[in-house]
Formats: sequence, structure tokens, C-alpha cells
Amino acid sequence: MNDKKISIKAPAKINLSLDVLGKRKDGYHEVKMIMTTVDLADRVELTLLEENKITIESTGGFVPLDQRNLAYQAAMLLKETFGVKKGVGIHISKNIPVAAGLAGGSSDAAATLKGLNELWELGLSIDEVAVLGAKIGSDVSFCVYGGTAIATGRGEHIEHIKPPPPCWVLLAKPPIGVSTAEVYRKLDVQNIEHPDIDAMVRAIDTYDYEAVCSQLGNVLETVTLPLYPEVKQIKDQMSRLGADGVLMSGSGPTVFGLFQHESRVNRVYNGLRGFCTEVYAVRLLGEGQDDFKDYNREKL
Ligand SMILES: C[C@@](CO)(OP(=O)(O)O)[C@H](O)COP(=O)(O)OP(=O)(O)OC[C@H]1O[C@@H](n2ccc(N)nc2=O)[C@H](O)[C@@H]1O
Ligand SMILES: Nc1ncnc2c1ncn2[C@@H]1O[C@H](COP(=O)(O)OP(=O)(O)O)[C@@H](O)[C@H]1O
Repeated sequence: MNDKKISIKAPAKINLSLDVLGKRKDGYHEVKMIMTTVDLADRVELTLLEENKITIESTGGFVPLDQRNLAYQAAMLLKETFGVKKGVGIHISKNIPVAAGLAGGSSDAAATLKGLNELWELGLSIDEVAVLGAKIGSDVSFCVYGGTAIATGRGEHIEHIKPPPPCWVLLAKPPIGVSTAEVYRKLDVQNIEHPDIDAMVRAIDTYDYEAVCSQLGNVLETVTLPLYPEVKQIKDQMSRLGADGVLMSGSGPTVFGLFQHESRVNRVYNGLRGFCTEVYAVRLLGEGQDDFKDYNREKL
């Protein structure tokens, strides 16, 4: 039946700037980061089930198909919080690389929360959905809104900013998965050089593409790059081949490069494919939250 199914795009994010301010008593780290969505996306299809159960399946990518799946956890959280007696069948078409620093699992969870808010008629505002999302993971609140934002706290406090200047983004992921928990654990918080987040915010605000490229910075590189030399190799290769700016996203291992000229993206894409199998040329999805919602949501 048409109105009992919802299909939602769940886009990946990159961190244009990522700073860690200190370690918290709860074990998490206090962060300040600028996040923006790109048009590499999973698709989450939700089917209303009259029976009180959650089923989950996924095509592509190696993701757990049980209560460890973040989309499953999102459905369970809503069920428990609101005493929902109906069920849902979750189907994820996985396109975002897993454990890559691109928040694929968080975005699937955010899409599931938004979709079930409608399918189970919970009547939550987007801000309420974002607050619930933080219970699943630090990146889920941002993924609920998408667009471009400054994220603080452990990542769950979201301040929307305008989109960066339009550009191409080349994503390259070496064939390794990185544990976010391990990267944070190994970070030497006392001895890091902090990126200038305010300068990045100004660069975005003034639509200064060159400044955006020169202000890219991520303190988690200090952990992941020494652990996985292939990440540094990809960074160097992308710069050498002509990216305008290059950075590792999140805890890695995906590296992104920014480009204004399509011809150069194609050249670097082809150059990287020689030694890196997972390379994607995408656009920034910099729309504000309302545009973003329209873009990403469509009923079957
Ligand atoms: C590094 C970032 C940057 O956007 O992204 P990814 O690389 O995962 O995409 C995020 O901070 C990751 O957010 P997320 O992947 O949702 O992390 P969570 O599931 O909440 O936490 C996983 C583990 O990372 C550590 N953690 C996470 C967030 C934070 N602010 N401080 C932490 O110390 C904790 O050890 C936690 O147990
Ligand atoms: N729907 C999902 N998609 C991807 N990974 C998931 C999902 N559900 C749970 N996971 C688990 O979450 C972890 C982090 O995955 P992911 O969100 O892709 O990476 P990252 O946190 O680096 O952005 C992986 O270990 C993966 O097994």
C-alpha cells in the first residue's frame, strides 16, 4: 500500500574542520567541528508492519543485521520511548563505505528516526528527533538535520550555518576500517595543534573558497595517519595530483579533496583509481535544513 512505505536518502558527511577541546568525565571528548553533507547516500526504506517487530536487511556493505545496526537501534529507541506497538521492516541500500569517517551508520539511524516519526505518526518536531538521535550516537543529531553546521558538546549540539561555496568533493577510502573509539582513546589532547574553526566559519560566511581550502584541519589525523600510512599516502597523492584542499574526514580513513573545476576532478579521480579502489566524485549538499528535507525525502 502506497502510504505504508517511506523511502529516505541518508547522505554521508565530511568534517571540514575538527577540533578536540578536552576529555570529559563521561569518557567522551568535547569537540568543535564543522560538518557538511555530501551527495553520496544510502537509501533507507521503511515498511509499516502491523506485527510488533523490527526486521532489518541491507544490500551492499558489511553491516550487522541485528540490534547492533544503528537503524535498528533507532527503531527500538522510538518503540521503547513512545510504547509503539506497530512494527517496521527496514531495508538499507548501502552505498556509503562502512567505518570510514563518513557517518553512514549515523545517517541511516537519522533517516530511520525521521521516517518512523511519520510512519508511526509520532508527531515529533525535527529538534525533538535530533535530541533522540544523540542517544544513539554523537553524529546522529547532525545527520537528522544535514546541511552545514557547527557541532559542539560531544557532537550533538548543532548550530546551522550557511553552506560552503559550491565545489566538487573527491572521496578516497583505503581498504581498512577505523575504530572511532580507538582514535579518540589514542589522541594526546594536551599536545595538539588546534585548527582555526572561527577562520573556517568566516571563510564559509564570506563564500571564500580559497580560504575554506586553506583552513581545512582535523586533529584526529595526528592519530590515524601514523597508524595507517596509506591514509597519508592518499592525502599526498591527492595534493600532488592537484586538489585545491585535502583532509581526512572524521576519524578516517576516508580522505576528501575539494575542487572547483570538474576537469581536474576527473583527472585526479583517474589518477587515484590506480591504487585506491573506492573513490567517489560527489558534490557538496550544502542546502539548509528545509531544502535538505525536501531533497532527501520522497514517499514511494
Ligand atoms: C569522529 C566523528 C567526527 O564527526 O565521526 P566519525 O569518524 O565516527 O564518522 C564523531 O565525533 C564520532 O561520532 P560517532 O561515530 O557518532 O561516535 P559515538 O558512536 O557517539 O562514539 C563512539 C566512541 O567514540 C568516542 N567519542 C565519540 C565522540 C566524542 N565526542 N568523543 C569520544 O570520545 C567514545 O569512545 C565513543 O564510545
Ligand atoms: N547502518 C549501518 N551502517 C554502517 N555501519 C553500521 C550500521 N549500523 C551499525 N554499524 C556499525 O557502526 C560502525 C561505524 O560505522 P559507520 O557509521 O559507517 O562509520 P563512521 O562512524 O566511521 O562514520 C561500524 O563498526 C559498523 O559495523
